Amino acid sequence: MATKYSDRSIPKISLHDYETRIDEITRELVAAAETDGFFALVNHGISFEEIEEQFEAAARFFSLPDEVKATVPFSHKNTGWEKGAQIRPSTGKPDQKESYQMQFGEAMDGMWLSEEALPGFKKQSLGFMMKVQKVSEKLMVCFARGLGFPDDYFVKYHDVTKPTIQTVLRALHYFPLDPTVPTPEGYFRAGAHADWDLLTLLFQRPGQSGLEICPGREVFTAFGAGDTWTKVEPAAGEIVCNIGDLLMSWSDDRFKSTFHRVKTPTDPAVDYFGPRYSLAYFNQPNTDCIIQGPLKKYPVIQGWEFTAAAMKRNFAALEARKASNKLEESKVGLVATAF
Ligand SMILES: O=C(O)CCC(=O)C(=O)O
Ligand SMILES: [Fe+2]
Repeated sequence: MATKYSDRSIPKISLHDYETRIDEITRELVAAAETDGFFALVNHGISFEEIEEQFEAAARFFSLPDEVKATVPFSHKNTGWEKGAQIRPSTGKPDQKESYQMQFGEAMDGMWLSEEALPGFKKQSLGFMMKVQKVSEKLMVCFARGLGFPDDYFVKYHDVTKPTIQTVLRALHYFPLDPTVPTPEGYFRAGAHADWDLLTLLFQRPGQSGLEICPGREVFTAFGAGDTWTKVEPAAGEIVCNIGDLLMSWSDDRFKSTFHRVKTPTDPAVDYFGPRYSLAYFNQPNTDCIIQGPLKKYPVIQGWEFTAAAMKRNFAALEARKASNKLEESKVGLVATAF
């Protein structure tokens, strides 16, 4: 079935003069969260050069031999490297990509490559993560206000100085494809999914297109297959943000966690076939934090439980998919990642 597209755009929100404009910014963020679930941030304080530095670091990581990257393999702690191993319940097929997940806390013990293997990478990445954290915290204050919580409510439950923090920076690398060789049906660079964090901040590189979203939970079929999609073209220096399942539930479903995917290029006339690099920053709570929306729509749940439940749901959906697909498990290693 051909994909249906609508050429609506996502709201663009500027963070300039944050302190004096906070009420206006809050209104814009809340409106975006209640409708599209996606928005693009500009004037956020991270320069294009700083973003490029992290992309260059990520490219250095991915250019290492697989045997070296395999010394920091993806694990149940939601850190580390995988290649062609993430199967989305929406597709039942592995994403055509490799990714490396970094964290601030104890989950990252032993998961950095040595200085000899990748000089300066850890310092660069942690420095960049801290800059993205600061932008995230500005958004958290606004969303807390929007929901009638104290200003520091979300910030204190996403405290990256505590070892219990689950926040992730995921570097992604989608492989270049040969336009003359058609990709078999059903494969995506990243299959349709909603993120299950509080809030995702995504960095893309100009020209490396492919991201598509299904705004505002308009989706009516499971995992977004067959609905109307909107392309989000990369723009230099912009951060594309989306609400995750955690903030949807923490807001009693007022803010929308939206399905998105990265399409496999199929049409040489319009699609980009080169390599795509992206950086996704997933704001995840401290394991011991207490989660409940202002209307108490859902029972109280702790930070670690929310993550565990999300992983379990993904596994269950994957199992159902495998049963209906008769997926050949022997051909690929199964990995459930957190996003
Ligand atoms: O690479 C992208 O643009 C999207 C990645 C993504 O959605 C994810 O990793 O959750
Ligand atoms: Fe995502």
